[in-house]
Amino acid sequence: MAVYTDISEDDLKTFLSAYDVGELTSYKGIAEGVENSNFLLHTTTGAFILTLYEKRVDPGDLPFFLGLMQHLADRGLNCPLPLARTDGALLGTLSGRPAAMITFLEGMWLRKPEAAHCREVGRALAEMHVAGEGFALTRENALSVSGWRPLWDKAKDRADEVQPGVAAEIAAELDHLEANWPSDLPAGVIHADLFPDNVFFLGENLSGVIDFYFACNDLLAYDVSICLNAWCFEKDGAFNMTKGMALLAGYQSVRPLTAGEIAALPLLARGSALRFFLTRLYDWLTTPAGALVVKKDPLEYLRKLQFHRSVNTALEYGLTISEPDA
Ligand SMILES: Nc1ncnc2c1ncn2[C@@H]1O[C@H](COP(=O)(O)OP(=O)(O)O)[C@@H](O)[C@H]1O
Ligand SMILES: N[C@@H](CCOP(=O)(O)O)C(=O)O
Repeated sequence: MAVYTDISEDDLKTFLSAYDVGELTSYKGIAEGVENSNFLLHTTTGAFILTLYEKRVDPGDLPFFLGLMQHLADRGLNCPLPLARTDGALLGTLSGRPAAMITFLEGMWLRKPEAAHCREVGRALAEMHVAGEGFALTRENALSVSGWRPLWDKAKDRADEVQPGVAAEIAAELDHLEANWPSDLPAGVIHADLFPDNVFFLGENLSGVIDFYFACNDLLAYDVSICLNAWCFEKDGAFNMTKGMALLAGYQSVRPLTAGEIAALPLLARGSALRFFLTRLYDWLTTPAGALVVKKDPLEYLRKLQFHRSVNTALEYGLTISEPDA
């Protein structure tokens, strides 16, 4: 459960008095997520999500995240909308944290996504990339190639605690990625964390995308590689090419990948596997024992990284060259 900061009923009622949402009828911490503290609120006017922004969120980035949700929703993407307070502000303070209210999205995230879901996710990712064009604000990706070494430096001395030999392997990988990372591929607004727990389905249909708190400007194909990592591996660690094919076909039905993006995909997938390995490793080593959060296994991402090192071309992910849907 990700609730790092507790809230008292009195403080919550004072916080809510700045919004036009009626009277509080119930609230509870949400047993999902790892980054921020989230609460499901019911008031006399409906259900809402209250988020208290925690350690990895720079308050200066909140206008980007909240503005992006508005921009994407205006362009037809189903994502939460931030609620404005009666004074017009989108942000308040609760329990000493920056806090926002967002609309509640119906749907469930899938514990066992199938290839058909991967296709929907690929399509939604491309739709988001297209809809992100024209968003006025920008945010550098703090967790792209230039951010990995500082993170690694904080964790490397204890990395072998999770598995002997990891420190040397990651040091070599980081050198390779820093030396070969592409910079000339199409860029735009990316979600940067489109994992199954951030995509809701109602039945077979994708009903919404949440959690834009890693969103930033970066290479669009890097976002595709994040989804390959997050959606197309089985629990036993095997890459599922049918899912990869579906995800890439869904993406290309909206936005065909360029030749340069296709060529770079195995390297980008190594990079995105390293990125999630590093944040998970750091959290694994630093999250206090009593925190109400389920820590994620860094080694899952080491194994994915090792798989991508064996990939020569994007055809091994199931890539087919397809035309946009009519
Ligand atoms: N707008 C929303 N509508 C419905 N549920 C939501 C919404 N936002 C968050 N949640 C719930 O809260 C959980 C954690 O949210 P998330 O934004 O992923 O947190 P974190 O940033 O801490 O990872 C989600 O898995 C979901 O159950
Ligand atoms: N998706 C990341 C962790 C961030 O998770 P979220 O709950 O904010 O989506 C991982 O799996 O390491």
